[in-house]
Amino acid sequence: MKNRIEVEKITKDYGRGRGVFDVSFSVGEGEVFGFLGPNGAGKTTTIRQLMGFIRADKGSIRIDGMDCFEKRADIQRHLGYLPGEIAFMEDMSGDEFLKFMAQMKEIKDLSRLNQLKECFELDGRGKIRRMSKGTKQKIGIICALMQNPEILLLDEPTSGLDPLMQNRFIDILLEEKKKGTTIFLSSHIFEEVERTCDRTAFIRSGELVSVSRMKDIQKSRKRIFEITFQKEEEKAEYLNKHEDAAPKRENVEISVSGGMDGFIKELAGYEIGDVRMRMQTLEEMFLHFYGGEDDE
Ligand SMILES: Nc1ncnc2c1ncn2[C@@H]1O[C@H](COP(=O)(O)OP(=O)(O)OP(=O)(O)O)[C@@H](O)[C@H]1O
Repeated sequence: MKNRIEVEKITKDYGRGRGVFDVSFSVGEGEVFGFLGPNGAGKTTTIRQLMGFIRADKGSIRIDGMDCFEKRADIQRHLGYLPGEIAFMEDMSGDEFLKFMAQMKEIKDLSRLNQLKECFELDGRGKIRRMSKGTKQKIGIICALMQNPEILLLDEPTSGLDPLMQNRFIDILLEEKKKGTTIFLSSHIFEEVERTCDRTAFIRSGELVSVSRMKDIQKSRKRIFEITFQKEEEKAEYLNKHEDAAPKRENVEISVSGGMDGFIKELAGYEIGDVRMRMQTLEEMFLHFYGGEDDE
């Protein structure tokens, strides 16, 4: 698989620990790459360097072998880009703006645009100024997708969308993935990353802390058990014995990785009312990255 996006040791230092530091990753053709991280982690700063809006202080950042800053006009013309904060011409109606953007991008065939409008149930007749955040977001997404780009850069694409529209968007991403579009997507929303991405990078305080395949993440998932003990003293004993067990409502929650045999045999020694099991969510797996500096 050839790489379409290549980021090597880029640093953009805004001072006082803000910015991105020594960040490297690549995104292969047809790959969907998720960029997760808390507020202020450096997601937008990375995307702005990919678009050539700002220049890295150090390192190399290339799309299709072209330097993102030197060749920004070429790159910007060919990419589908959704900014985190969209600057609209607020006095235009949504439809006028979309038409204007299609002209700017020299798109003659408006069928994809109309298909996307329908998919997102966009009523573009009103002035953008009076539209809700979610409706503006839909317009931004349509702009990014309407020219059928081979590469998409999406900065928190579902922010402001209601759950139904978030799902529609995920379906569209999955269609794009089938077509072979290369997608770089920053997000706070674990579900959209989980359902769409092949690999996920996690960034915190400007540094990449992990890059993992979604398949490996799914494999290393723990099982989480919620156990109802019949006897209070047995519940207390179990909690005492297992540091990683925690009370949850009147029950006990514990995560178990690897073999189940020891766990089940131990439970058999107690009087149990109920046991429920679920898989750890992606959010729970990454939660420790969201904590303070003293976390793992
Ligand atoms: N032009 C700038 N000048 C100074 N500091 C900046 C500038 N742009 C971003 N920063 C700082 O760099 C850090 C990274 O910001 P960035 O917008 O990339 O984070 P983010 O991961 O996209 O966060 P969010 O999820 O909140 O959008 C933040 O501390 C931010 O305040």
